[in-house]
This record gives sequence, structure tokens and C-alpha cells, in this order.
Amino acid sequence: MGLGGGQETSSFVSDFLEKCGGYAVLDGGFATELERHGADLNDPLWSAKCLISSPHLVRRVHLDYLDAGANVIITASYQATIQGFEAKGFSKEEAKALLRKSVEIAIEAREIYYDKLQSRRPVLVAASVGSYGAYLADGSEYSGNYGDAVTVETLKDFHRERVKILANSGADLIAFETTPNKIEAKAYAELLEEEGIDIPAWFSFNSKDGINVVSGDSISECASIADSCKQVVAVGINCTAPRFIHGLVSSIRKVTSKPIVIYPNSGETYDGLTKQWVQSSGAVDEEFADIVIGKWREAGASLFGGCCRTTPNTIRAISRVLSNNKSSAINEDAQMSSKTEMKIFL
Ligand code: MET
Ligand SMILES: [Zn+2]
Repeated sequence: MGLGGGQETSSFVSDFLEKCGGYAVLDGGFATELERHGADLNDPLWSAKCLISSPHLVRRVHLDYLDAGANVIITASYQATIQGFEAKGFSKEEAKALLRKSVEIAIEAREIYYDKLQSRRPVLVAASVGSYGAYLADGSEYSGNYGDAVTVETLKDFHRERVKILANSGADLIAFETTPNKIEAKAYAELLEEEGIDIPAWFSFNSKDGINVVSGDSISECASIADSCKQVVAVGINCTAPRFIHGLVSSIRKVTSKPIVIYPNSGETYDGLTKQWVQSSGAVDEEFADIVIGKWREAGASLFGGCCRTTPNTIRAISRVLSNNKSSAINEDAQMSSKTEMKIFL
């Protein structure tokens, strides 16, 4: 879809949200859902490994999220990098083709989904770009600590070619996800500007204290960088425990009027060293969708989904509660069935 036909970047998301009825539903955890389908992602490429070994599974997970009600599906390119594919022995051309393939599969899933339906619910394909730390696969995507040798220039050089390819792949927008620090946000903003990228983007950050992004940089400063970049159409938080979301949305709202995108993880913590998800101490089961419509919407968020360890059930519940809420008060049945389907740790 992109910005063809002279559409202004500034109205891209507001037009989309209007078509969706005011609020949009994103997909849920992608890589962790591939794992639930049996994929072994213990690999530096993580979910991008499936672009090589099992594209049918990538398509399956996209379709599952579309069936669950997603208005935005995010591609399997989170940890797909030219550098990462080259390290596996692929040529540069093959690496670029794999990046394009991540978008092609998502577009194909949307076509399959549309073919099944009478009406065409709005669905955008967001090309995922994970951080430099995600490529390093050493836990720094959750510490944001790249060391002094890594500068904005280093990060721009690292991301440049991938971003250019994804921008010309047919995707509707670029999702810069799990951004752990300020310098990477700055690198993305400069890159979009320098390269004249003409599809919109969202910047999404992760936090482990509800106050700052994971590096300790302030969420306000990070969100302000996103706010100043004209290609950025939404700002938000992903892969962060649900209990931190409300405060972060409030902080973001103070520095930008752009739409806010929220897709927390299940509330468990990822241990980068053991590569395991660990349940947080003192965690309680709660009902995710209630929180979405209650606190987060009031605080100003308008796009909602899930990140790691959330599933199509999470998205089905969010979708049901939001659509009930669009027309009338939340109906009790939806609340009850959401409760039984959700398992989120607060
Ligand atoms: C570590 S966050 C991962 C985000 C990515 N879109 C996924 O769900 O796999
Ligand atoms: Zn995640």
C-alpha cells in the first residue's frame, strides 16, 4: 500500500485507524509462535531461520494471526540481516532475496486471507527491523549496552541496506521493534531521512522498569526522537511486561501527539544467557484484554497487540474486546471468554 497516491505520512495511521473503527489490532508473538508450532529457533537468525527452512510455517503463523483478528501483521525479518545471512554462507544477493521473501510471505498470507472473506478488513504488512543487539544475539537487545565503540554512524551503516530493501519490498510500513536505546532511535531517524525512505515507520522501544528504555535512556527522549522524524507515524512499546505499559504510555503521550502502539510480551522475563523465558516472581494471572481497553486506551494508545509468548488467543481476545467496545459497552461474554483464554503475568 505504502504512501502512493500522494497520501500524507501524517494521515497514514489516522486514516487506517478510522477504517479499523478507531483502534487497530496487531499480531502477537511471532518467533515464539513459530516455536509453538515446533520450529527450533536456537540460532543467530532466530525466527528468520524459518525463511530458509520452513516458509510454510511463517505463512501459517501470519494466517493464524489474521484469523485471530489482526489488522497489522509483522514480517519474520526481525533478526534477518544481510550480515547474518552472509555469516551462514549465503551470497549478498541471496541475503537480499531472503529479506524480500519475508515481506512476500506476509503479503501472500494477506491474499489467502482476503480470498476467504467477503469483506476486506484493513490489513497492513509491517516489515520488522530488529535492533543491532538482536543481530548480535548476545542479550544486548535487552540491555541496550553496545559499548563506546558503537556510534550512531556504526548503527546507520549496519541497518542501511536492509532498511532500503524492506522499504522497496511492497510492505506498507517499517516496524522498528524492541529498540533498546537512544542512539539506535537516532540512527533510524537519520537513516529514514538520508535515504528518503518513502514508506512510513513506527518506532517501538522496550523497557524493564516502566520508566526508561532498557539501556536506562529516558523514554521521553527516545519518543521525542521518533516525534521529530516525519516518516514516523506511530511511537510505542513492545516486548515489555504488561505491568509497565501504562506509565510508559503516559510518558510517551506527554512528548508526542502521534498514535501510540503497544504490544507487550506475556510478562515473563527473557534470560539472554540461558535463552529461556522465566516467569517473574510474584506474578499473577490476569486478564490482558481488560487492561488494554481500560488503562492503556485511556492513557492514549490506539494500536494493540502482543509480543513474545503471546499467542493468537491473546490477539483474539484483544480483537473481541476492542470490537465490542467500538459499538457498545464491553459485553460480559467477551470478558468471560477472554479471561479463560488469557494467561499473562503482571
Ligand atoms: C524480541 S521481540 C520480537 C518481535 C518480533 N516481531 C516477534 O514477535 O518475533
Ligand atoms: Zn518480543
